[in-house]
Amino acid sequence: MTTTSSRIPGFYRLSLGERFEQVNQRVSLPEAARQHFANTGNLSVQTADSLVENVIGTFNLPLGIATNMVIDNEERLIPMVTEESSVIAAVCNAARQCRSSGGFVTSYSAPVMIAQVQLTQVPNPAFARLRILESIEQIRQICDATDPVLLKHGGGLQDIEVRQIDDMLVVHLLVDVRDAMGANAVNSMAEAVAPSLAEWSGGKAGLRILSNLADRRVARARAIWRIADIAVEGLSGEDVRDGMLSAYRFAALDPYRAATHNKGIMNGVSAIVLATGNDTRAVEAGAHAYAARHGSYSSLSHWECDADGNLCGSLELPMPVGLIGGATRLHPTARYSLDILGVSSAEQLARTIAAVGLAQNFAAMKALATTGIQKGHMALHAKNIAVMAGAEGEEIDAIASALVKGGKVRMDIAEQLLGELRATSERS
Ligand SMILES: CC(C)(COP(=O)([O-])OP(=O)([O-])OC[C@H]1O[C@@H](n2cnc3c(N)ncnc32)[C@H](O)[C@@H]1OP(=O)([O-])[O-])[C@@H](O)C(=O)NCCC(=O)NCCSC(=O)C[C@@](C)(O)CC(=O)[O-]
Ligand SMILES: NC(=O)C1=CN([C@@H]2O[C@H](COP(=O)(O)OP(=O)(O)OC[C@H]3O[C@@H](n4cnc5c(N)ncnc54)[C@H](OP(=O)(O)O)[C@@H]3O)[C@@H](O)[C@H]2O)C=CC1
Repeated sequence: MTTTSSRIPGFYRLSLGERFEQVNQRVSLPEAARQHFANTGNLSVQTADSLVENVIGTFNLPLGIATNMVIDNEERLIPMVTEESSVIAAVCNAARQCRSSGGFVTSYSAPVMIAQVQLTQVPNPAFARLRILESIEQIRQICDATDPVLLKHGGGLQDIEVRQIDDMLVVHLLVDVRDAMGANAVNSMAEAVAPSLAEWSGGKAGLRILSNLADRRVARARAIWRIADIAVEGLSGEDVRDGMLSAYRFAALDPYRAATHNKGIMNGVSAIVLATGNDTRAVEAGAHAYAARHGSYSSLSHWECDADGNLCGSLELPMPVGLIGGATRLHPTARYSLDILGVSSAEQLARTIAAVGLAQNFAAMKALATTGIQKGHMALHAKNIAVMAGAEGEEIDAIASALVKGGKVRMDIAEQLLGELRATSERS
């Protein structure tokens, strides 16, 4: 199920309740969702206690909705969990500017994860490699027997690879994990098959664990931003495009810049991965390893100019996310996030996340290549500073606006403004 329109102008100016109503009108959430989102303690300590160890409480983070996204001709509202101001606004902003060209087009490889089995002390590794490759049917039987449920859903072992690394052999099990993230599924397979691999190779089984460089499970997104849609005050669309292409070149050539550029992409990616209860560390490890796959660390995204002079962005990255397993089914907010997204497969989720990453990258690069990041980011960060300075209730907006108006978003100034505001209200 997708939403009628993700374009909700001025969504951010609405109250929390009004925003919920706007989302609910579009995606029709279950009745319990209203109460759930109004209550900040929405993960019960009992559920928390079943998720991790030694629980004494829970930790809440803001969940916001990015508007304006069109992905593969479908309007989608995007739930994002982040503690960082301007991240959600940035996605709304980027998505709005590519609606006229149709939004984002996405694709996906397949839900194939890699499990590694390390074999050490193999006397004749080249010979043993072939012996293992010949045994694929036996390997398949062992792996598939460990997870009949996965097999029933159309998943299971797809193929194997055997790599010789120095004096070790490393066997890769390529497993279709369907709608799961798949770590537990493939780890169980690796552990089950390791004794046979050790026997056939004449070596010893070492580690048996998935690889987070999930390069058989990549999600891709591309979009065109038309020149006419990206101009800003004082700069033509061509100027903005050229500034962004120069920013991209910098990220493509310099790992110091690429790390920050990719962090911007992950601002969007991790926020939706977290909102859906998926494993942020697995996705982040995979993304950064993928960014370094050609030998030196570089930009995950690519930016070019098409024949009409428009700005074309594309992004490809590993996306091991699921709708089943981990916290995805256990965390109540994760379930509602999936309702809001309207995705029904891990593939759709992965493709959506790639589109959000590309949107995030566009917004950050555009800000950097034009006004600088601080103007937009600090304007939105002003509320945090106001709260840190001690502002409460209506004081928060008043202090935040005064900070933005004054052009200096600093704690000392916020404290001073708060003192003045309180003194004025005491006098009146
Ligand atoms: C912050 C903006 C969006 C302002 O951008 P703006 O052009 O001043 O905003 P605007 O008032 O013209 O509004 C444009 C649209 O932005 C959205 N928008 C505008 N304000 C809000 C808001 N309060 N809440 C929600 N959405 C908002 C909204 O969609 C709005 O359209 P509308 O729907 O109203 O027709 C822009 O400057 C921007 O996109 N900046 C990028 C911010 C960013 O990337 N933040 C991430 C943190 S910095 C970082 O960690 C990464 C970095 C930067 O280092 C990565 C890198 O180096 O590559
Ligand atoms: N390095 C890493 O990234 C590591 C990550 N992890 C963690 O592993 C967890 C994810 O593992 P994962 O294997 O996804 O979780 P689960 O084992 O919880 O769930 C996957 C299982 O769900 C069952 N299932 C039911 N329906 C489907 C379907 N349609 N598609 C696929 N499977 C289905 C399958 O069989 P069955 O019911 O028989 O189990 C499958 O094995 C996350 O919490 C992650 O943080 C763990 C170790 C390392």
